[in-house]
Amino acid sequence: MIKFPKDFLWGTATSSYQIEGAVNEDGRTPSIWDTFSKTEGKTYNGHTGDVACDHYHRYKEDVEILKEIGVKAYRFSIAWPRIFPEEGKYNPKGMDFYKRLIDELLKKDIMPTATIYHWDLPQWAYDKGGGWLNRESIKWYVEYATKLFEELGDVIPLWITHNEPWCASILSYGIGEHAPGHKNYREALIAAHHILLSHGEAVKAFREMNIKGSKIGITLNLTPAYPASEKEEDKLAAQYADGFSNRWFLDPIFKGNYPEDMMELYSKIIGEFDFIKEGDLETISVPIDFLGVNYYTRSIVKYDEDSMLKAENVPGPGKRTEMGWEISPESLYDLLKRLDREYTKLPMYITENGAAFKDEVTEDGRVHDDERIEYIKEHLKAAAKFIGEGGNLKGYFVWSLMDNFEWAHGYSKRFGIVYVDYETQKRILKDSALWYKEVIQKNSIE
Ligand SMILES: CO[C@H](O)c1c[n+]2c([nH]1)[C@H](O)[C@@H](O)[C@H](O)[C@H]2CO
Repeated sequence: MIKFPKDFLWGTATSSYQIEGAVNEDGRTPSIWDTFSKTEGKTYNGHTGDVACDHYHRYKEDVEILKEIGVKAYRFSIAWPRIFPEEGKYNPKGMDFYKRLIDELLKKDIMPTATIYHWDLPQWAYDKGGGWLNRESIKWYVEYATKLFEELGDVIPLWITHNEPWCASILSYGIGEHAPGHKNYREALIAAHHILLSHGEAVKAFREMNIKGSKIGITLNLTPAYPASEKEEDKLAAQYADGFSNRWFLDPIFKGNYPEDMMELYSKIIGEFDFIKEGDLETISVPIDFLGVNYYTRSIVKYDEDSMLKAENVPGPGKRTEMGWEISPESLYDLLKRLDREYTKLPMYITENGAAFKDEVTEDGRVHDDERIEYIKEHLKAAAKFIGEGGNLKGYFVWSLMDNFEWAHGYSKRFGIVYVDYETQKRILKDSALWYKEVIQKNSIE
């Protein structure tokens, strides 16, 4: 049996656009994901977050489920377009939803953990110079974050400024798979810079407000990159893949500079880094209280002269999830050890880890998702090994509490430990939820 520390924070995670629905309710205006999902061909079968899991109306039932599972904390995100439906125009009715949600959580003794930005940028912000491409976005974001701190500050013990700046910039402005769907790498790096700057400015605002008992950090998606062979060129490919996925965000936050090798590589593609101003890196690297780590899989790369990153992914030997991601729990251990060795001794939380599998409701009305139990168990073993070696890992949030809108994949991919029948909005605790409940009760895994 593997025991976890006494105060280990067991949780689950969701995000606003993926579960709430009620996209036109109580003053909310469209986000870039409302626009993107309604654009022909952008999401699986044209799926949108219009209804999603109808969490906006069913939040009490969902908090009951959280209580039944026995989580200690629940990570959710706040929809910026509910709080500021127009530039500078605060919407108290939008804030009231989160106050109701938090009240329910606190009544059930569940710690609310809030992500300030999980990709649902207000459309009005995008309409003003491309959203994160516009340096003004920093000012808009700090106004939004400050209002959250004012209204919810001390009832949220863990504040996460951003979920995965890599996805909100590279995937969204560079690769084009996520909203707003641009395919311009210079724009991607500009967006990344402004998102990181907005993080730093929000942390400074948080510090000035001196919010007792609350901590602030950021969540990064980190994908360890391994060379396909011992060949020097494959090792170089892995170095660039690591810079692309990980160091471009870890270095400015923890070292106060962008990685030299990537600056050199990128300068050939995007030209001048004229969007980096005097003092920006000092702001981005202001001290934080914890690091959120989203881990799902690793990458294995070989050298490819023709690709921008000189790296081409090669499939790993492990089993895959429904997303096609290799299952590699040992890479989570490697990642945590590397973060501890090279970046930070601060408390870390695994703010997302989970998997999509082909879930179906069987005759007995249950969902026997043994593969998901296995996935979570193996990653918890990796986490426990790190903790056992003195690693400062303080908690683990399963992605996700419930099946939800999986971005460009719509509702075709199920990550939840709770099954959602989208026709009826019925929730069914999968076997993984019942297993996780026991893990939390015993604070250990077999
Ligand atoms: C490589 O996966 C990324 O780190 C990642 C995976 N995921 C995420 N980021 C997002 O934070 C969630 O909104 C997704 O629903 C979830 C599942 O796809």
